[in-house]
Order: sequence, then structure tokens, then C-alpha cells
Amino acid sequence: MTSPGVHLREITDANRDAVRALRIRRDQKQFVASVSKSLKQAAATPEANPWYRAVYRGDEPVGFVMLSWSPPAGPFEGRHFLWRLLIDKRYQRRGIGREVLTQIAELVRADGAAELLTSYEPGEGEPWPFYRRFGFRPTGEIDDGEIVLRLRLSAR
Ligand SMILES: CC(=O)SCCNC(=O)CCNC(=O)[C@H](O)C(C)(C)COP(=O)(O)OP(=O)(O)OC[C@H]1O[C@@H](n2cnc3c(N)ncnc32)[C@H](O)[C@@H]1OP(=O)(O)O
Repeated sequence: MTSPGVHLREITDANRDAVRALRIRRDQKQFVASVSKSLKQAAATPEANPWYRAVYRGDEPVGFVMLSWSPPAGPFEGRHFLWRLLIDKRYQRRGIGREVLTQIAELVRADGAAELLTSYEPGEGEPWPFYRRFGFRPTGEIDDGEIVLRLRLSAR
């Protein structure tokens, strides 16, 4: 399924509350922090070089994505790490998450990177099949109990 009209927008005073109101299912909470928590974490860890956007479908906020964008130091120095991704429970399984990954991969590739990293917490209902279908593969590393994945980006 494809989801036309999906795009990323900056989070400002005008849409912050609407984006913070996005919700995942209760049984998914082990896999990703809330938008509010992620925004607080972003503010508290500038050294991770947080980069985040709201996901919109048309004029409707439907998700949130945050990366650690090529931080200048630390374990993921100079690399692009998909830190948070969530699609509101009302909008899941409509191809929106895949479209977000497509757009993020393109932005990261345009930044000159050869790979996009992420990690997930294993468990019932884990997002691994979603990432695997997109082309992510395990690196063999475990980071704080999470399985680290890599998507190789082709140069153009
Ligand atoms: C770095 C991190 O933040 S890891 C945590 C990721 N976030 C979460 O787990 C929070 C809860 N889940 C979500 O927010 C969303 O369901 C996401 C982000 C995992 C996926 O977004 P969606 O918009 O629902 O996925 P989308 O509809 O684009 O699915 C793409 C493909 O993956 C599959 N898929 C999506 N989620 C899952 C899942 N949990 N299990 C199995 N398959 C899945 C879809 O069936 C589809 O397959 P297809 O190519 O055969 O059609």
C-alpha cells in the first residue's frame, strides 16, 4: 500500500501540541518513547545533534521521526542514527512508515552518508519485520539491549 501526500514538517509552536498528542498502542510502548519524552531528550542531549520532524499526511499530523544526525563525538560519531519513529495508532499499516523511511534515507544519502543506522528493542510485536522489509540488516552489535540495524545507501 502506498500513502500519497506524506511529508515531513518542522515542529513549531503552531503544531507542537498536536504532534505531542500522537499515540501508539499500549502494547507498543515498550518499543518507542512518546513524542513529549523524545522532545525533552532532544533538548537535554544537544551533543547527539538531534534532528526531528513531524510526519504529515496532507494537513494531518500522523507521526514523529527523530535522528541523531552525524554527531561530532560519541559512539555514533559522524553517523546517522534513526533514534525514534512512530506512526499514530490510527494511521499504522497504511504505508506511511515506509514512506517516512524512504524520505529519511534520501535526506541522509544527500548528506553524503553511505548508511543509516537504527536499533530496536526485541519483543512481541517488535518493528523488526518493518525494517527488514525495507532492507535494514543487523550489524551484529547490541546497544543497551537493542539490536542495531544498518541500511546501506547507494551512492548516486
Ligand atoms: C528507532 C525506533 O524508534 S524503533 C521503534 C519503531 N516504532 C514502533 O515500534 C512504534 C509502534 N509502531 C509504529 O509506530 C509503526 O507501526 C511503525 C513505525 C513500526 C511502522 O509504520 P507503519 O506506517 O505502520 O508501517 P507501513 O504501513 O509503512 O508498513 C510497511 C511494511 O512493514 C510491515 N509492518 C509494519 N509494521 C509491522 C510490524 N509491527 N510487524 C510486522 N510487519 C510490519 C507492513 O505490513 C508493510 O509490509 P508490506 O511491505 O508487505 O506491505
